[in-house]
Amino acid sequence: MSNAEIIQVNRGACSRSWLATMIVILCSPMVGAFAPSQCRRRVAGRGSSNQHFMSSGDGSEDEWVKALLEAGGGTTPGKFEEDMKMKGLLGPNRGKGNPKLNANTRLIKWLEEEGQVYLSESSTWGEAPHPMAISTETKDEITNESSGRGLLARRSINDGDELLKIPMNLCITRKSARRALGKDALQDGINEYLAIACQLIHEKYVLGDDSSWAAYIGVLPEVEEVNPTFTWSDEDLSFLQGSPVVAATKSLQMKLRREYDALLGGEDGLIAKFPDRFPKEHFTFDNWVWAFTMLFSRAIRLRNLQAGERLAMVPYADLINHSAFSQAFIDARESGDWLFKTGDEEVILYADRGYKQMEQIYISYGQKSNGELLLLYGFALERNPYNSVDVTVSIAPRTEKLAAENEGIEVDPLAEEKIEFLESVGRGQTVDFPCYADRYPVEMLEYLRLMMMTPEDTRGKALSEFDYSRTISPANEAAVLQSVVEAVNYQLNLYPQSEEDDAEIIKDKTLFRLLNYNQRMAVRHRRNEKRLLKRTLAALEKQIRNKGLDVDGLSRAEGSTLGQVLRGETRKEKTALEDRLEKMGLPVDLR
Ligand SMILES: C[S@@+](CC[C@H](N)C(=O)[O-])C[C@H]1O[C@@H](n2cnc3c(N)ncnc32)[C@H](O)[C@@H]1O
Repeated sequence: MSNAEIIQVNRGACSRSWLATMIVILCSPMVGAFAPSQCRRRVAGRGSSNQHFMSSGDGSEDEWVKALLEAGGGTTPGKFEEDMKMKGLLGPNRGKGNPKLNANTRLIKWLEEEGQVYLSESSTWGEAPHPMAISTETKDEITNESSGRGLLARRSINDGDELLKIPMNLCITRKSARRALGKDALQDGINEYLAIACQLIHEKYVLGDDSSWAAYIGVLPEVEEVNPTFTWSDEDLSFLQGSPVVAATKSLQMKLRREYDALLGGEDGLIAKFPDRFPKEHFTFDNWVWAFTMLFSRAIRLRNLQAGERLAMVPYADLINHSAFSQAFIDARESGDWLFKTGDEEVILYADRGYKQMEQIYISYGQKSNGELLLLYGFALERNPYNSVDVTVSIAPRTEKLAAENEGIEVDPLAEEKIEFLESVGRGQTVDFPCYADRYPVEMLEYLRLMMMTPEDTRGKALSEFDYSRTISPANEAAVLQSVVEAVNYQLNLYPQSEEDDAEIIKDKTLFRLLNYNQRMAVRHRRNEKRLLKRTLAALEKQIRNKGLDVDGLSRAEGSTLGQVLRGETRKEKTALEDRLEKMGLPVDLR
């Protein structure tokens, strides 16, 4: 599950270094994953966008909520569950008929028995009652779409309270995978995603009920309950036409296939080499996709382990849903108290604020755009302060060669120097930048300022001598902003439907419900992307006016600048979204 990306630019003293030193910090690993401590930032307007509902056995959701409230914080041992039974809210046969409830119960029992995890609602000597309860069905209050299981406050919780402690030995990691499947098969240094994917398949499909992790595997959802875009059919994906998510999805699909073939398939693959441990009927591509759906949507990158950073599937902790406004974070620490450290490690979560009884507890998977959320977690948020749309900015430096090959192209005397400069700072001629509703990255402006330089701007100085974080000249700035307008307009024109068309589709509730979950997500998503781009355009136009850059003669983006903004289809590099995925530690090059 994870993360907000903070783009930091270390400008340093030398202006040449600005592009090269752009660092994208992926703050959370639920590969999403949970935001680590360095991502803890105060975010204004904190609040939760989701609403919980306890799942009904044969009782309605409302009855569940009422029953939980009446359980009164669970001061008496067993009262919470007893109240459920008395009200007949666990369904026929005291809840045994509800597989999700049974799976929850099994998970809790396993955590208590195997990990001595204290999950009781009663207070015992030295231990406060456990503060959370599993809700089998939560819903987004704006869209009313299901968000699966979630964790609720069973009693009121204070800011800073410890919410859970899970011992590391109950987590699935590369280490546990190598232990389960053999160090000869999963060799030293194997990528963590690949190793854990193999163990997930092994535990769920090969061992099944005999797995020591069966209770945990039992609460893991199926692909159809998560629906990240890389599992969508082409038909569903066609609803996202125009969105940058499509390219990233296709790319991820190819990558997953390639990884599967390389590790498991072929003569040298694990299936051929170790058929007993990697039976081909279980190590199928479909099961591989399930394993990666789990990894991308719920693996947590723990940063504080003694051995360094590690990816882990953490039972129970991964039942927490995402809020872009939460500041809660998960990490590991050595277990024991200040007096007596055991040397073992555990995963820990603290409350980021006070919670009232029955409120849903959220963490942040990081400052993720809706595109990233949809691609990796299968949902997008209607209110997401970190939402952005990647816009492609592509400049053709008009070299002598280009001019010779294309009639009517005027040579840019700085073209060769621009290419050389870009290469020296590790940038190509086509770059994707995320545009936010109220801002666009400084790096994009810097890039465009360079590309729009003319001999009038340089006056004989080398391109490397300029500070591109500042306006170069009014004419250069006008060209830059105009080219952003053009790039945003270009992106907007890629969508076959207008924002208004989408709004109509969403408004007709009966028809909208006829679409499947993926298609509904797609329509909302493409509409929100268009809204965001339109707001960017409005902000740009205002900026151009406010800076007095809209006067004739200054606006020279088209034609009079010697570099020309090209269209996105010539893109050769990874999209910004893919780039961010890569930096999350995904196994290999996507293409
Ligand atoms: C780490 S799991 C959280 C527990 C999960 N709901 C479950 O049933 O196991 C992440 C998944 O939960 C769902 N989810 C988390 N936060 C959500 C949100 N704010 N809105 C909708 N779905 C959400 C998505 O399916 C996501 O892939």
